[in-house]
Amino acid sequence: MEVLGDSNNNMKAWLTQAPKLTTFRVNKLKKIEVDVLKNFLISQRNVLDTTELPDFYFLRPDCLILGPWPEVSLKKAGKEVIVDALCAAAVLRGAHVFAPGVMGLPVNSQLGERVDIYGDLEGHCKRGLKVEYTGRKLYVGTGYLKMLRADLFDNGVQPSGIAVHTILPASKLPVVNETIYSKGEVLLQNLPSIVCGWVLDAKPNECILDMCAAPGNKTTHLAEMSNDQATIIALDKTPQKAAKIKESCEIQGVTCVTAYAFDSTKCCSEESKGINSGPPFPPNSFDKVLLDAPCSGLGQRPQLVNKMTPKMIGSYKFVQRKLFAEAVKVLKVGGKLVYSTCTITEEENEGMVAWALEKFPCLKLIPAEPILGGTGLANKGLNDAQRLMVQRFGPEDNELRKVDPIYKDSIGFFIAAFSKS
Ligand SMILES: C[S@@+](CC[C@H](N)C(=O)[O-])C[C@H]1O[C@@H](n2cnc3c(N)ncnc32)[C@H](O)[C@@H]1O
Repeated sequence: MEVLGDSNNNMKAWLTQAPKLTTFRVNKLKKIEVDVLKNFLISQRNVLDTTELPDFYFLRPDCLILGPWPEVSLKKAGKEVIVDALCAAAVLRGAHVFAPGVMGLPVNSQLGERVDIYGDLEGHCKRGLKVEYTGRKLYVGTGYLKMLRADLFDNGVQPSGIAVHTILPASKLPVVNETIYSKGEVLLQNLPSIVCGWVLDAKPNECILDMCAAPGNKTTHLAEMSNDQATIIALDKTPQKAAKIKESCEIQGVTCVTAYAFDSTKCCSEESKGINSGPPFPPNSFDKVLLDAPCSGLGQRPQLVNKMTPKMIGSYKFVQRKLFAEAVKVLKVGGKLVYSTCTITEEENEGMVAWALEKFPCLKLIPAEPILGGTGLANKGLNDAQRLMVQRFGPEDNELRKVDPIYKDSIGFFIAAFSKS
C-alpha cells in the first residue's frame, strides 16, 4: 500500500523531525497572564545561560504560538540515558523524561548530574541496561537526573514521575507544558487540531455531537468557543476514556458537555427517546457533528519509529465508514458535519470524502473554513474544486493555493466539512 504518497522521501524526512513551534490552545473562559509564561522562560534562560527569549505571540485569541530558543547550545555531558522511542519523541517536543520511558542508565549515575538523553531507534535496549547502548540511537536532549537506578529498575513496581528534568531538547524547543498555568488556562494542542475547532465553529445554543471525543481536547475547545453555552454531547468507546473527557472539562471549567461511554458506530436509533436521555440518539438531532475519527495516526511528529503494518493501516477505513454513516443519520438537515484525522494516508482522507459523497447523496462538500492548510491531494478521488474545499496539513507543495509556513510545520492532519440536505 502506498502510505506516504508520491513525495515519500520529503514526507519521511518531515515526519521524523519535530515541529519547530509549540502551540497552546488558550481557554477563552479563563484569564491568561502572559507574564507567567514570560517569567517561566526567563527562569529557563538563566539555566541555559543565554540572553534571548523565544518568540511567543497570539495567532488568534485562543491560540498561542511559542518558538524555539534562538541562540542556545549545550555541551554534551558525556553520560547517556537511553529512553524508548515514544519518550524520545516527547522530549524533542519539549517534555521531561518520565520514569516508564527510561531503558538504560549507567551504574555510577548521581542524582542531579547532567545527562544526555538518547532515543532507542531499534527497540532493542533491554530495560535496566547498565552499559553503553550500541544499537541505533538518536540524541534528543540534555537534562538533570532526578532518579537513580534503584528508583527506576530495582524495586519491582512500575516507576512513575520525572526521571530526567529536560533542560534543552535537541529541537531547541522550550521545555514547557500546561502545568505552568494551574487552572486550565491553556492546553498543549497541535495547530491543525485547533483549526479543526475553528472549522466546526461552535455557537451558543447549538446542539453538538463529538462522536470520538477522548481525551476531550476538541470537545473543550468547542465548549469554550461557545462561551460554555452550547449543548455538547461527547462520546468515546470505553468508560475510562469517557472519564478522561469529564476530567478535561472539570480542569478547564467547562459545564456544557455531557460525556458518555458509548460505541458511536451505534449512536443513532429510531427508538431513542431524545438526546436528553443519552445515546443512542434519534435521527436528525444535532446542528453540528464532529467526527475526529480513530485513524492510523501517521501524521504524528516526530515519528522516530513506526511499527504499523500496511494491514493495520488499511483497517481503519472500515470503522471510519461505520462512524461516518451514523454521523450522517444523527445530523439535522441543514446541519454541518466535520470529518478529521491526524493521518496522511489518502485512503482515510481524500478517499473517505470521495466515498461519502458517493454513498450519501444528501451530503454536500462545503469549504472547511477558515482554510489555512493545504489542498487535498490530486488524483485521489477529488476534483480541483473539491480539493480546494478540504484542508490537508503537511509538507506538500500546493499548486492550487499558497499556505502560510506556520500551517506546514505542525503535524499531518486532514479536515473536511459537509452540509446535509
Ligand atoms: C483521534 S482520537 C480523538 C481525539 C479527541 N477528539 C481529542 O481531540 O481529544 C479518536 C478516539 O476515537 C475513539 N473511538 C474509537 N472507536 C470508537 C467508537 N466506535 N465509538 C466511540 N469512540 C471511538 C478512541 O477511543 C479515541 O479516543
